[in-house]
Amino acid sequence: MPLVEIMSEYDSGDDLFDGICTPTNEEQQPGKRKQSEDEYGDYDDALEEIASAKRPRLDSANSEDKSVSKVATAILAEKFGYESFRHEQEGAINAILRGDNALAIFPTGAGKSLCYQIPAIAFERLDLLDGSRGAGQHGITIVVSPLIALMKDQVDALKKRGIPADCMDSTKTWPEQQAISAAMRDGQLRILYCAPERLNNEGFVEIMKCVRGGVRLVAVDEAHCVSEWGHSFRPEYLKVARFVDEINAERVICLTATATPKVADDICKAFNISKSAVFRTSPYRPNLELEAMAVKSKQDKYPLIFDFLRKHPGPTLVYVTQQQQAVTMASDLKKQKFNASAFHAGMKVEQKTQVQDDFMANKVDIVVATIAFGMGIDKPDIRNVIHFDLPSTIEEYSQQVGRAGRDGKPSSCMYYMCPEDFPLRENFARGDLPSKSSLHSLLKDIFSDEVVKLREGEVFKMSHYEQSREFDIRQSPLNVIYATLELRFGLIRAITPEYSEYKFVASPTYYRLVHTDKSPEGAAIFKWAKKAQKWYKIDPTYIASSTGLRRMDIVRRLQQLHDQGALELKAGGVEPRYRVLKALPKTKKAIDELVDKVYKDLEKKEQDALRRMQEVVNLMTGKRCFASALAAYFGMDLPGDKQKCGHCTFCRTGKAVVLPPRPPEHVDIQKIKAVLQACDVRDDPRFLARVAFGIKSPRVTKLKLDKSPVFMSLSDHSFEALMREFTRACAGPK
Ligand SMILES: Nc1ncnc2c1ncn2[C@@H]1O[C@H](COP(=O)(O)OP(=O)(O)OP(=O)(O)O)[C@@H](O)[C@H]1O
Repeated sequence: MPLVEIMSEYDSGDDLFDGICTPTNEEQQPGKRKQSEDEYGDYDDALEEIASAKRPRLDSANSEDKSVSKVATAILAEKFGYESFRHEQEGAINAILRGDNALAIFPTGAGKSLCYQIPAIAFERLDLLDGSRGAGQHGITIVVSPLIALMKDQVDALKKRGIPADCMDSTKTWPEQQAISAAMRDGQLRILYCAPERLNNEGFVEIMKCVRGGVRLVAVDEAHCVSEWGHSFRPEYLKVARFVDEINAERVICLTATATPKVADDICKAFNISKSAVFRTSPYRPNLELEAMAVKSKQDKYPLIFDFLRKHPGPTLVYVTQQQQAVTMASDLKKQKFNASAFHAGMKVEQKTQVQDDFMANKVDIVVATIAFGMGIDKPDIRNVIHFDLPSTIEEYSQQVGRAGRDGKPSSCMYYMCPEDFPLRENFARGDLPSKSSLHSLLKDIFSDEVVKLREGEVFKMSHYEQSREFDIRQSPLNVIYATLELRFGLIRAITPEYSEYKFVASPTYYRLVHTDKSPEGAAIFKWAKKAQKWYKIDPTYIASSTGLRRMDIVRRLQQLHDQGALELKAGGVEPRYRVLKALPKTKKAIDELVDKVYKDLEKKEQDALRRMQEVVNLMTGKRCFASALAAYFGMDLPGDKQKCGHCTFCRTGKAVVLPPRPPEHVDIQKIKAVLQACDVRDDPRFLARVAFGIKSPRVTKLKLDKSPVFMSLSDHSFEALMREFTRACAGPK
């Protein structure tokens, strides 16, 4: 029975691997990262620094290329039942088996997984061929992927094919974790999947340094997240590069469906990949008709969509931005006698599974979905993809249209665009930038008097949840800020997080065990657990400090009791912990400087998001074939040096799509006054602008302003104009 977490799906791990295995000498950790000399270098420096640490190229697969190819092809047939490799798969696999680092940029569904699954199996065979390693010494492949649900599917599929694979995530029971560790120690496991958050677990990193036979390959899925230029930059990904280094992995393969030339460069830099080991498959799909039509208002889109669907039967995805929109649009379609269902992340798991299954089985024709739909969906005969709203980036557009026509048959992709699409997108793009004063208060809170007194190596805890609420900063930028302090400034390092709350319901076995459990941890649990009505509450940190026992042993005993059915344990309140790496900023000047630098980064991210949205519009309204513009964005041409696809809107009409002009800029002073009346905040113009524009934030929710009629009352205004007005209002008398 997996341990239930109260608050989040955070892949904490708590103490999962702590103390299982530690390297015994320096040689076992040759990849240890040196600290940056330049305290304030930018991410580029971080990328270079991580990549520059020398990684040994242990060319244990030093067989001839021919035998490498033979082994790979044999595994493809035996284990996966396919006759030949697709596109660039073979090149990428051979590079890996030769001992190189590689980057595979293949569109969705092109077969990236085999690029690491085949090497993971091939190492053993090649080792035996060249006699370089004995039994059990073949090491493992680690796959770092942010998509926990997909990892589980992949593990199940691999196990069915007789390939020893597993996945280390927070739903694993204690015995399951131990079984995985034992399999790694014995050299039995070939592939281990984990989420990037797992790499914050120090015990996990330690065990990976001394896995039997070593880590032969690290596969980094969704590798574009490592790049600031990528559409979904996740600073956590820079930790993957550091991890590869620290565990001294033999080689790396990075995989992504979408990488512009700049993003590819960043990935290569971070993971030390040479240009010759970049394998790219064109995203161009000759059977897709890329179309766009401009209309005046959102309302105008409905009859057009109904008409389109009548003329283009077949499985269809309609992408919208908001969850509520998915529900209303599905219901509108049903009223028009279409067989449609909604799909969004807010639905219950069973409902989502049902919609997916029905769509796969052709029991539902149309799914109206948010971005949440599509990952891992491999339906070959999707005939249409309709965009009701503006996609946030060209990458997102490309991935979503890429779900159509995988069977190679003609398929239509239509975007109905109008000026009303912009505020919604802008809302998302602007939601993450906190006000500068919020950032200032946050950094003062992180580097409090108590924390700055800590010496190098000492550890402190911070509640992201509390900080997000107190300083009005969303979780995602908060994570970016912490990662910046870690990776760019080298001040702190995230380590294994802890749960702050444990509670349990006791079963009769628990009471029987009270009298027989002689372990000090068991005795401490029985003594210190406090019963409320139904639940016992227990604080392992407090018990540890009062008894001298180790916190992790107490938590482990709790988990064992849970696994034995003696109690039903729930853990919650993930508390990230950080180790101090160097002297922390103490003075006002030092904090101010840090605030300036971090804020500049955050502002740039906002501008990037706005620019990316505009790029989608440019592609659709440009005087160029859509398919060739799309390929060019990813640094490629159409095949055979063609300039035109021949069937996109531009190719068919020879004219650019013209978007009706946005309404002229005006400021509704009455509405501005209404916002100022509804909320008495005068210390933060950005906050007021957000309320008026309709952007939620922790403070907006706390003050219940999202329920107020003024919320979103000025969403048709430009955000800059709102900022100007509210800055003036905040500066003047109340
Ligand atoms: N050489 C091949 N021959 C035939 N089928 C293949 C081959 N390689 C992969 N496939 C199949 O193609 C499908 C898609 O593969 P996979 O899931 O690896 O794609 P992907 O590139 O990872 O896509 P995504 O970006 O959606 O994760 C799978 O069913 C896989 O088994």
